[in-house]
Amino acid sequence: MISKISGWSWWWKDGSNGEGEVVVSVLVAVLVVASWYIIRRSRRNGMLPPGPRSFLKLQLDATFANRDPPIAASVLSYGAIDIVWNSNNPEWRMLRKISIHELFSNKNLDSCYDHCRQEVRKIVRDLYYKIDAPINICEQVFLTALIVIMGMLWGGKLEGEERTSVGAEFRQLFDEMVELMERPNVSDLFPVLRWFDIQGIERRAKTLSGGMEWILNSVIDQHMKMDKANQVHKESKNFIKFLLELMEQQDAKTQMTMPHLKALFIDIVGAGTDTTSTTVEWAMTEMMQHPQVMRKVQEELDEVVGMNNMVEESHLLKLHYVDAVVKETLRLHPPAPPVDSALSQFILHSWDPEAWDNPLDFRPERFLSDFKKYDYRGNDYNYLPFCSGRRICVGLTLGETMVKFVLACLLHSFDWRLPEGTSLDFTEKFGIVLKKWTPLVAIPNPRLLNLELYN
Ligand code: HEM
Repeated sequence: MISKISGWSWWWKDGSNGEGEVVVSVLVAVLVVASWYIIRRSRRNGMLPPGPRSFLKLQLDATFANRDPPIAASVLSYGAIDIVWNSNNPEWRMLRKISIHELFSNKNLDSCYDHCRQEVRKIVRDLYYKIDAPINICEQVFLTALIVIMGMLWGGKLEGEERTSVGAEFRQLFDEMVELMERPNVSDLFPVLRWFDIQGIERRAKTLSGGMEWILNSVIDQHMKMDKANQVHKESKNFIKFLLELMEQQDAKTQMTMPHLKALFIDIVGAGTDTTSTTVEWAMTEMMQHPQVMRKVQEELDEVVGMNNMVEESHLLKLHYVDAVVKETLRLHPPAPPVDSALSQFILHSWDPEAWDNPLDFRPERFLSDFKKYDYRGNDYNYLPFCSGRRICVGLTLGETMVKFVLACLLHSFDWRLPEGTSLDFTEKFGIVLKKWTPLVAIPNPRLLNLELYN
């Protein structure tokens, strides 16, 4: 299937030159149309109380309060019919319900954890054979998260070269989609300008959306063919199969359509990959800055897992210090600050000296003494890394488990050091996901005595 997918990147790569000329030539037209628009609107709105012309009204309020998607996000999410950009309406409730009860059901999660374990083992094996090679941690974890999440959605497994090439191409496509959504667009502020698409953002979003559509169609076609040929395992309850069946039922209550299915797919992959990989990357960065924390994590791993075993999912519940490290990482570096007004509250509370002792210090111990007080469910307003209430992350359990599992495996199997002549950088890159400005690159050193374990 992937041979079909590979090489699709020509689809969405184009130049965005010539924007300057467009701006000049379009400006005159904008002024003419804007004047006409203002006159027309002011006549039509004659009954409204006085206020700024709607042409000039900044739409920031709506963006933050109601989750009105920017134009790029709307194009990339089939008109905001997805979970992330949809408002609180029956469509959004349907998608959330399906995600929570079907996609993230306990049975599906169990097979995801199993898949995650296999993928992390592959990474451990690869790293073992790349002795002394500097590793981009975020890239490695991104690939793991992508493969696990795609496996959950699609039911297939990627192997060999396809695994890496699909990972790289997906990453490139997602990075550009996110970058486009983050780019300030004058048409978002002045809707009357949308028609002109002065910066070419909408045009580019449509091209990227076409590229994504092409991949999704390949995945769905492939799935349908396998299903017809009875090649899909009867027991496997992959999500695409479930959604396709739901669409066939034509249930008036659900009204699931193909664009819903695709928008959901993009949401889940998009929301689950960068968040997970960025969290692991920040945790590793903090631990390299605080070697005593890394040592303590490894001591716990040696005690709970032992030097003659590999980390299993069953160990995670006993790894209290690893849990505290992840919590502290998410307090200082929340990868997905909520889009709405909870954003400012969360950021402020995370760094509020009244809520936390020395809030800027990386000190996982603070979560050990009072570990029941702060969970991820959004019960304490000082701590909301997965948001809370109706917008709480639907992938919380999977995200939490993947982060802990990957981190535990990386630290149980290897010691880590920075490449000669480099130093740690803590600069943040603000955006939809709060990433590191400079990726963490580190060199692993095997630490298990039984070398057979690496195979
Ligand atoms: C460390 C990992 C993760 C963190 C910290 C995280 C955090 C968050 C936060 C804060 C939100 C709310 C954003 C907002 O209000 O705009 C959110 C929403 C969401 N997350 Fe996660 N997430 C993580 C992993 C995942 C994973 C693994 C998945 C799926 C596989 C996922 C899927 C989603 C989706 C679909 C939403 C949108 C929910 C809605 O708007 O109703 N997340 N996440």
